[in-house]
Amino acid sequence: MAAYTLLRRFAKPQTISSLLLHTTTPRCYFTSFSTSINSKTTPTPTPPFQARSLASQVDSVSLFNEMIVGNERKYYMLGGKGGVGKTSCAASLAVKFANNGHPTIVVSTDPAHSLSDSFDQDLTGGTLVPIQGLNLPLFGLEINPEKTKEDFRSASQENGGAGVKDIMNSMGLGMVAEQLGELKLGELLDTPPPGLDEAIAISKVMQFVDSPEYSKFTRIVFDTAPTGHTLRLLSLPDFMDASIGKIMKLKKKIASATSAIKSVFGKEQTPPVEDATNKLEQLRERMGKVRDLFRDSETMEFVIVTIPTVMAVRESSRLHASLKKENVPVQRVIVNQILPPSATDCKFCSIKRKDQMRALDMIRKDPELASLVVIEAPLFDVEIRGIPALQFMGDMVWK
Ligand SMILES: Nc1ncnc2c1ncn2[C@@H]1O[C@H](COP(=O)(O)OP(=O)(O)OP(=O)(O)O)[C@@H](O)[C@H]1O
Repeated sequence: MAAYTLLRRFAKPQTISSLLLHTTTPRCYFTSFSTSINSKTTPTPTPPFQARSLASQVDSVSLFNEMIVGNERKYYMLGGKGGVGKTSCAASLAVKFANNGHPTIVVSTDPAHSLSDSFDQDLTGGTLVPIQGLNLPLFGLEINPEKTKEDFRSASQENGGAGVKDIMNSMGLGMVAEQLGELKLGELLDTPPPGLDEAIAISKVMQFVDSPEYSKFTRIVFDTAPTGHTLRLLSLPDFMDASIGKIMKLKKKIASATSAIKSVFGKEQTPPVEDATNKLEQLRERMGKVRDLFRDSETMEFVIVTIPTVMAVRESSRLHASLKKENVPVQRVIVNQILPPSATDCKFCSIKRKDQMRALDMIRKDPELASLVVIEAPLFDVEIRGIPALQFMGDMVWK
């Protein structure tokens, strides 16, 4: 039986207000969203479990107020091991930003999206969708890497892929055609290296956020794929730079081949080879912007999300080491799904809590994580789904 189910069986959920009134009562409880909703009370903003900083010297950084200061655009990227609550934390942060007056976009770059499920509304389709039920400038976007890749692939096939190669061969420009073949342009797009999906997705996001149409958005929250994908994403800009760089080196040759074709076919029928290379150049530029964005501590923060288990803490430690290596700014780690102090009548809960406290202690002592501000987020008694639940979670986590 799942631990969660066991907990539901043994625990006695209480309202937030009763928790605040009886915090010393020796019994088993955990943070009840359902009771709060059922009693039709507004979630109490003051939670029973204070988010604590384990690094006292940077206590002030943990304040949510710091995250809402200023109207210049800031990016928050939430990432971590699969299933730890990245989407819930990202969605609740976006809701809280919007509630605090920031026009906000929450973007999922995880090919296995769950943003729609988290908001309990359809955010698919690859475009910005206004989040219903808040009456605030909050938009969701589930990037559709397959569609983006397909767009690019068909454009390059129409303009500069195999069609161009055939024409060049027929023109006796075999050498350039060979070089085009060597570029494996089609292969790059048909069998992309791991992580290309996300890189394209992020470059698509850059397109959105660069456009003046979207300049009003002051907070962009990314819900990323699990650690492995995200790490590949972080190293991808350099990889892409090398791959596309190879193509770019041939730009001149392609351009001269184009003019040779032009002289035979005339301008109208010229396969627009340069279009394809320009698209690659744009992709490379956007990739460069992503790389710069990752490293700018003024505008970007990566928030690690984890749960209090040894395995998750170890993975978070490795994640932070990799992020540091890539110079990605990190200040906070959210430890999600923490059981509140247990009581004598729930053995399972007290054992589980002790186990979690050991994992929290690991964070304190971990050379990679000890310097981060730790935000402790409680385990709620129901799944976090829909606006009221996200608002509730936001008030608990982001303080
Ligand atoms: N603090 C919490 N208390 C109770 N349930 C939670 C909590 N945080 C997350 N959940 C639930 O756990 C499940 C997984 O959460 P979520 O989708 O946010 O994780 P994720 O890390 O984004 O997952 P994935 O790696 O699959 O994208 C969801 O059903 C969510 O409602």
